[in-house]
Amino acid sequence: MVVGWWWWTWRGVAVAVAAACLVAHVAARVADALWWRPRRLEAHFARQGVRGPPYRFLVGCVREMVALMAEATAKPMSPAAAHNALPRVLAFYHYWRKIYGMDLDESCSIDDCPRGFWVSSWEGLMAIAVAGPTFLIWFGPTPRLTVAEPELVREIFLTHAEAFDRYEAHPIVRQLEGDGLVSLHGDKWAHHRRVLSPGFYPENLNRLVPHVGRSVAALAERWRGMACAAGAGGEVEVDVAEWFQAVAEEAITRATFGRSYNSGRVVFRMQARLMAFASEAFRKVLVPGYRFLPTKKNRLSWGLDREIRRGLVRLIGRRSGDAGEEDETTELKDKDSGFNDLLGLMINAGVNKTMPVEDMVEECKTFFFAGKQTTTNLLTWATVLLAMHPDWQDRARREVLAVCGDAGDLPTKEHLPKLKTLGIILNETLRLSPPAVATIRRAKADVTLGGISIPRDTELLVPIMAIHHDARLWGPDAAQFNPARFAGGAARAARHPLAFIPFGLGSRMCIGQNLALLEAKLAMAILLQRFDLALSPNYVHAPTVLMLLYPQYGAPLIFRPRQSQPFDQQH
Ligand code: HEM
Repeated sequence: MVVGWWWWTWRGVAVAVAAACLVAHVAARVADALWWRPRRLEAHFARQGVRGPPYRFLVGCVREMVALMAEATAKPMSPAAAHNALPRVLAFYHYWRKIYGMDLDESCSIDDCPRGFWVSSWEGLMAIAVAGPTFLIWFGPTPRLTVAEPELVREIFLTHAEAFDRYEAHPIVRQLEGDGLVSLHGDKWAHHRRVLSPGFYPENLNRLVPHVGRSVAALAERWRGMACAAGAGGEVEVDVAEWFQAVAEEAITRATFGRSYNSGRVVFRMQARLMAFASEAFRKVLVPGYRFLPTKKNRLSWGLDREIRRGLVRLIGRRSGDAGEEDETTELKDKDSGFNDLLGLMINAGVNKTMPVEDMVEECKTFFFAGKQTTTNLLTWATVLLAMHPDWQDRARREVLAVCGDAGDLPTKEHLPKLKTLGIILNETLRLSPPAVATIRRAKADVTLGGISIPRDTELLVPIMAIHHDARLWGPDAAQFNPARFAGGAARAARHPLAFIPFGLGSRMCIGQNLALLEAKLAMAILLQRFDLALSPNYVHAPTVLMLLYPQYGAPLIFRPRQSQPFDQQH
């Protein structure tokens, strides 16, 4: 059959119309996602009295956030030794909270609503009273509600935890943190958590004390040597933010690999290099898809990632393949045969076919990621704070010397629970300088929180550091370093028992907190036995955040040896 020209024309028109409809449909969906939905949500929250900086097409309020953070980090803390770091660290939160935070003082009525906000109903007003400093920000087109009221924090993490999910991290972070506990969900997460938890029981971790103790003492001995080389009355300047990484790396390597420590260390060294690349990329690159380009750094990262995987698979194969293969390190095996390393726990689960090798690899990456820098930061800030507060340094040292003896003795597992002053100092450090300054959840379905109706997929930003610095909860000395507030226990240190959450809360609370606190107490005790600490004239107090809280210009401290006898001659 011969088809006439008109047929082709009509066919062409039909195709063009269909294509135009498709384009219009896609454009409408995109416009809805990037403009109309955010505007609807803005109005939805405004009706309930929840305000915030206005949504801007595509970027939300990220531009303003970045500008506020850049301005805050341009100058160091003032005065130089002040601890009210919140305006510097979470500048956007601090700034917008003052403008939009729903704080309702008791005398407020619907007619004199705070800062002139319009609230459409008594329900809205009641929501304000319950919700406290809650306001809305936009991370691109995604709404993020800030929640810093302990009662609401309780709902999110404890009473209605099933309604909220962990937030998916940035792809660069995800690649690094591995698909382990931090990012898993549901049954798989519960299974992994069950398998791994025994590794973090105090009685198990106590077996690491001699190993971690020796590594800290060796570091201290190195500093003492450097100080002595400086001559009589010698002292040494050390950037603790750098050096403590070795301590944290040692502890997490031991905890993860136990008797396979040496092979594990090789793998974790590569992981450390990978993290350095990624942290550089995270600072510089906000271009979508950049991480897929074959740049020199990216190719190096991919190569390292492949090597890490290969190393871990080999190691797991050796450990699980036959009982005869004991790896190169017998240290932990001989002396501490009861030690449950994390890899061993996973291999045992794998024998019962409940944990594939790929999952074990991901978990190892997660431990390194979650355990190294966090603990380094805790150690760094604790040392800085003791250098800033010589009175507390003296008190802590007196206790350490009384309980553990002098530099000739390494603290033991029996000593650690007796170091109460060091315990409250670490708590006050975690309060003022929590390594994880905030955490994020996502509403899995429409929920009501503190009287506010929250649509599905809204994110909730819980600014841990802001809760820790809130004078309503901690009193007028909230910005002071005062470890004594923890003397009656962490739950009674503030006006609300959930005002102190450095390790999170609920079922997804940090699995590694016992390890972090053990490491920190042990390391601080060993250093106090051996050195007087002071701030270096080069120290600039400038806490800031890049994933975690860290000192923007490093943490150079002066270490003055208290003992002349070298460590290796004491043993
Ligand atoms: C001072 C040190 C540490 C701090 C402040 C810290 C903080 C936290 C916080 C706040 C969370 C909860 C995050 C959330 O709910 O969104 C968390 C989870 C986690 N932490 Fe830590 N952490 C520390 C040390 C460690 C160490 C040494 C490990 C070692 C393995 C570790 C492994 C993890 C893991 C695996 C999770 C996820 C737990 C789960 O979802 O089941 N952390 N950490």
